[in-house]
Amino acid sequence: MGVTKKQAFIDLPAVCSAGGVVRLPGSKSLSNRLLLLSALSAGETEISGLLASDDTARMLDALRILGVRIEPQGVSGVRVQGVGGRFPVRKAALFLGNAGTAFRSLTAVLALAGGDYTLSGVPRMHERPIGDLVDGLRRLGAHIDYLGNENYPPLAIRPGTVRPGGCVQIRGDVSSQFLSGLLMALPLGGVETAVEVTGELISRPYVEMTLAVMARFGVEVIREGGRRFVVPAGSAYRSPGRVRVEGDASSASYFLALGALGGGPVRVEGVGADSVQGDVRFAEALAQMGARIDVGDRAITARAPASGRLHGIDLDANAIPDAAMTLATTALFAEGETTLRNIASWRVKETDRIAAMAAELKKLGATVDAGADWLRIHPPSGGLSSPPEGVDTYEDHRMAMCFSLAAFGAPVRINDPGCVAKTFPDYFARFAEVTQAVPVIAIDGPSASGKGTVAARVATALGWHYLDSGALYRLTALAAQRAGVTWDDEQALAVIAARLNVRFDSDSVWLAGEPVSAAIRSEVISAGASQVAAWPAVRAALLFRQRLFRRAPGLVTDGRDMGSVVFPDAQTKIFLTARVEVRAQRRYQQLRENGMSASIQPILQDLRERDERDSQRPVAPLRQSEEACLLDTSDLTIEQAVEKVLAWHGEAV
Ligand SMILES: Nc1ncnc2c1ncn2[C@@H]1O[C@H](COP(=O)(O)OP(=O)(O)O)[C@@H](O)[C@H]1O
Ligand SMILES: Nc1ccn([C@H]2C[C@H](O)[C@@H](COP(=O)(O)OP(=O)(O)O)O2)c(=O)n1
Repeated sequence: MGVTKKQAFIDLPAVCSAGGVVRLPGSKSLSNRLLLLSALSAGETEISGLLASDDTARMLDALRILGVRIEPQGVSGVRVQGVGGRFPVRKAALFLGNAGTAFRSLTAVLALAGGDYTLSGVPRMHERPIGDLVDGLRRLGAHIDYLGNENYPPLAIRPGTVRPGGCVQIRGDVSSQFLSGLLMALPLGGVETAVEVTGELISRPYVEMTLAVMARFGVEVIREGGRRFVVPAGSAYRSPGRVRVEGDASSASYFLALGALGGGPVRVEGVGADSVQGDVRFAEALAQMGARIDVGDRAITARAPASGRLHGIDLDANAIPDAAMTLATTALFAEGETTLRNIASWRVKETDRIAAMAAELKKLGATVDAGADWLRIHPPSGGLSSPPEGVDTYEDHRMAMCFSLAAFGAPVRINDPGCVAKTFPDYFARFAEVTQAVPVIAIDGPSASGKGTVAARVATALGWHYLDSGALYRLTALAAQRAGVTWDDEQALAVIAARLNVRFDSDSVWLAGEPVSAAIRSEVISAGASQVAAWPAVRAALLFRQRLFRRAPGLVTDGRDMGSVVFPDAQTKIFLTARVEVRAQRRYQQLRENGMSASIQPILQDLRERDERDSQRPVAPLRQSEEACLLDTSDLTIEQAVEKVLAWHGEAV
């Protein structure tokens, strides 16, 4: 279940459990810090376990443009030839996408580098403030101009008379990346310089990470209390030779939450107790919600509470700003409300994450309250509702990954899933590996072969849900007829299909509140259904609607493309057919039993035409797929056909 960057959406099936092992991708924050300091060092550094993602690609591109030699090494490693504090290229234009870590740290480093540089990013990057960092750097003598709006990127840096030394003040309450960037840049000045944080220092663990990485490269920053940091005279980066990037603790949060929600155990490998990343403390927050957590040196395991259900918490999430987003969607399944406090930094990330999170949680049925720096989530009382238009992700990788957890309550459509490439390109494939989707038995075949009859009985035998997908095409044909839309008007039909107001109960189908079980079975509507079903836009409009029927404990469904298109991951796929004469006879009898007049020949003729049309159409044609078991019911009773399906299903599980 990989995604491409341009993919409009991904539909996640409802998930019933989760368990397994995930080897984490490298930490984004560490990857970019290690790349930068390796580049600035004297000597060569081999970095292994580097994250391959958009954000690290932006840093690699920038360093290469600045004249740093970087060669790939093995699957996820690089060898960096350090430049000893002076980039060979003195004039360059750098594009940094939406990579905040790269943008802030390079701004600081280049401001002290003595060249002509411009730094720009995607439009959202130009809405993320950087004024406090620029102010701090200007106080050191750097020449930095705003090329767009005051206090925001893009920036132009010119050689200035840099006067490091003394004490620089920097605000700590907008982004800790300002302080991190400044600290990483100061050893280039060569003299003792102190940095004093004004305002609260948010996301402190990221600063600790910066200090730990600097120490690894030979620069020991002296702390004086919690707010003053001194970079000693004569500091210079020296390569440690080899460094390994830890697994990404923020990325771990999704899988730990999966373990806590889906039974578990889910074990994430690559981070643990000895991690320098603040987001490992996400595991503590999950434990507060009741999850059973084991933290080893380099792995963390999460399981659901013994009671089965998590409970809401009230948390100051300042230390884990990124991973805390995962708590917001985990809270959908907890008992009671969850409040996340002290998260003002969410507003200046890839998007305004407080607003985005609130809007999308509401779409799922949660009640959400939000303030300038807090968010409160009351889980939906009647179970999750999945919006047919999908969950929006705001070009924010974490929104996409967080909302995958909603699949515990219902199938969920995630729009623009390719945005995960920022930090975790194969996230959805890994998600599929550790989650068990609600099982599906997909029965496809031609008209009157007995699919519906057999599928409904199999569903009853297993206690599963049943979807007669043909009924949705029939309902579309009927609704169109009633609205005066012809069956050849693809776009108008697609609108009708998308807005169908239908309800299925145990033995009736309702359209806009009216019982239509008999009306949709008439021969006229049968012919209309076959016509409307040939339009790609109609099929697209009905796709997610069909997938929404996949609810625990399982789904039995019949149609033409259940196994090939709608539920390609169905555990059991059956192609159910019968000779056309047998099918005509069955349809004839069915119509007679329902009190309709009928004769065999026209039915036979009609079946042949429909077989032809359903199997020749370019989209989702009726065809036996390779994985489907062939079941010819010509000489079987209904009971025998049902038994056969149940037996195949028994073999599949
Ligand atoms: N062996 C059999 N398997 C399935 N249906 C059968 C069988 N023999 C007779 N029938 C009858 O065939 C008719 C058509 O079945 P239906 O489920 O409506 O087909 P479909 O959904 O494939 O169009 C029903 O009246 C059903 O009772
Ligand atoms: N998954 C599906 C289900 C039905 N269709 C089409 C094929 C048929 O012409 C109509 C009606 O389907 P239905 O299964 O109710 O029809 P029959 O009972 O087989 O005659 O819809 C489809 O294209 N794809």
